[in-house]
Amino acid sequence: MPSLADKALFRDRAFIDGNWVAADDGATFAVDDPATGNAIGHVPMMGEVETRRAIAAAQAALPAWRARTAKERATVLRAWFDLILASQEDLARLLTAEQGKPLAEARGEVAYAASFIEWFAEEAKRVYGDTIPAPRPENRLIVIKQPVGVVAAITPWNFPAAMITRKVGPALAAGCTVVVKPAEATPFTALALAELGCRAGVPAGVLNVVTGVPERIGGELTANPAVRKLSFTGSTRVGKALMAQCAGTVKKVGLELGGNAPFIVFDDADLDQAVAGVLASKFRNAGQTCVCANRILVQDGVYDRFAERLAAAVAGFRVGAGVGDGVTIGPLINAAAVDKALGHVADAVAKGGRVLIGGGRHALGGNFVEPTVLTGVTAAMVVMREETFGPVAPLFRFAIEAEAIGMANDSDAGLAAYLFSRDIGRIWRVAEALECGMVGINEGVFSNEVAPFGGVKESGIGREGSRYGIEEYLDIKYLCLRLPA
Ligand SMILES: NC(=O)C1=CN([C@@H]2O[C@H](COP(=O)(O)OP(=O)(O)OC[C@H]3O[C@@H](n4cnc5c(N)ncnc54)[C@H](O)[C@@H]3O)[C@@H](O)[C@H]2O)C=CC1
Ligand SMILES: O=C(O)[C@H](O)CS(=O)(=O)O
Repeated sequence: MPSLADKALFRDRAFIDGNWVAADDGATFAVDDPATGNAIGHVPMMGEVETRRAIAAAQAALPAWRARTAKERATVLRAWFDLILASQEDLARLLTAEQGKPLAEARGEVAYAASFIEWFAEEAKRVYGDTIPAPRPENRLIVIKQPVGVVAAITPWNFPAAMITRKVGPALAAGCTVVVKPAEATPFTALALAELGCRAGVPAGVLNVVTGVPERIGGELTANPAVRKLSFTGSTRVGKALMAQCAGTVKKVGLELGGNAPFIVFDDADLDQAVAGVLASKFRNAGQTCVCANRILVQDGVYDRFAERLAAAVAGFRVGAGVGDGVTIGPLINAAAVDKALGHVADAVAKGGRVLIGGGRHALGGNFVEPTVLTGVTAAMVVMREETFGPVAPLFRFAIEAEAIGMANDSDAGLAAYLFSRDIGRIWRVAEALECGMVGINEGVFSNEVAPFGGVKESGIGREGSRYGIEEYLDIKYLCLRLPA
């Protein structure tokens, strides 16, 4: 267990109906520190029965929670926000222990996670309806918005705090109740957030966290008719399966899925700005984010200079355990992630690509991979089609703008894209032509709580954060009133 100032934040039980509980049969599974491979603790291995109990608790808590005024729900969320920030250091240490990211990044993620609770505490009070001019004089037409009800949230391991609050914040603000299944690799952050929510006054049953076998928990969450919405963040493969599983009970779905972001550097770009953009976009969380630059497209005129400057900057990274002083690149989440990243490098080299820097396992061994820059990369290579989810920057060369747009859009994914140029006409042409949900323009990191986060094509459905995020947890109801004679 990581050393915490507030030891009560280390919860190794699931959280159902306001109680910390074990699996019915007492089974548990280990959670490992990706930097050392050592277990940091164990959590319950739950399945359908415990999940059904959590859904029933959420259903029982729904009437009272949705009956609270928006201001009352906002007050609880605001208290939760304050407690999260007050526990930022403990939450960051817990997050780094189970996910591996550098402590500085973990602190940033905790603040980012808290910002969604703060934002939706405010948005709760701005769920407006409509009045509509009636076509008949005896009628009055009104639109009201109501919480969808019990929500299931299934979240990934790469942002164990922010992906929870980006769902639970709007859900609770709207008057919904939630059952969360965090990634099996990173449950402790979710459980600590539930502890703080409880302290903030979130009533029993409003927020539940179930840990265990994904397929069994997910099977119950997607089939149980009491669950009216599924919000999922994770791989496209799993997202498609869960979407299909929800069809049987026609649940609302919100899907934040895989990416394959193009990062386009034009001849007229500010190269220092573009290099900084790649460092921020590609190497954040050791490349394990869905909005990472995955394909770096560089125009002929600046390709060699850009490659040289990027390699020099990448050489400045410090690889190590997230708790290490000055560490900027932590371990990948597990051995499979290492094999995938190195497999992409090997495939590129086998097909004529060249390693400019890095390219192999780091001397630290284990889950540590050298930050890597590849040149001479072509469309025949796997890095073009698959999300690497590791610290590998493949540089593709292009000649003209139309070619870059064609390459960028040649993907089933459509989450994020980046373009670096100082030509305003080009910026507008390319930004409007890119098939994605979010575009960074001369900017490598654009995520925040106020802007709509989400993708198109096979990168997902719906938006999170922003003024749009709460709408995902509301149903629209139309009232047609005939005035008494
Ligand atoms: N669009 C976005 O905002 C984000 C997308 N991702 C994507 O997620 C992937 C990496 O995250 P992972 O956690 O490895 O993805 P994953 O899809 O394997 O797991 C995500 C969550 O789904 C659960 N899960 C897996 N199989 C399940 C099943 N059959 N039934 C129910 N739950 C199941 C896991 O336990 C975890 O909680 C990458 O493809 C990345 O692009 C990750 C973060 C954000
Ligand atoms: O899980 C992710 O990759 C996050 O959505 C990326 S971000 O929101 O931190 O940009």
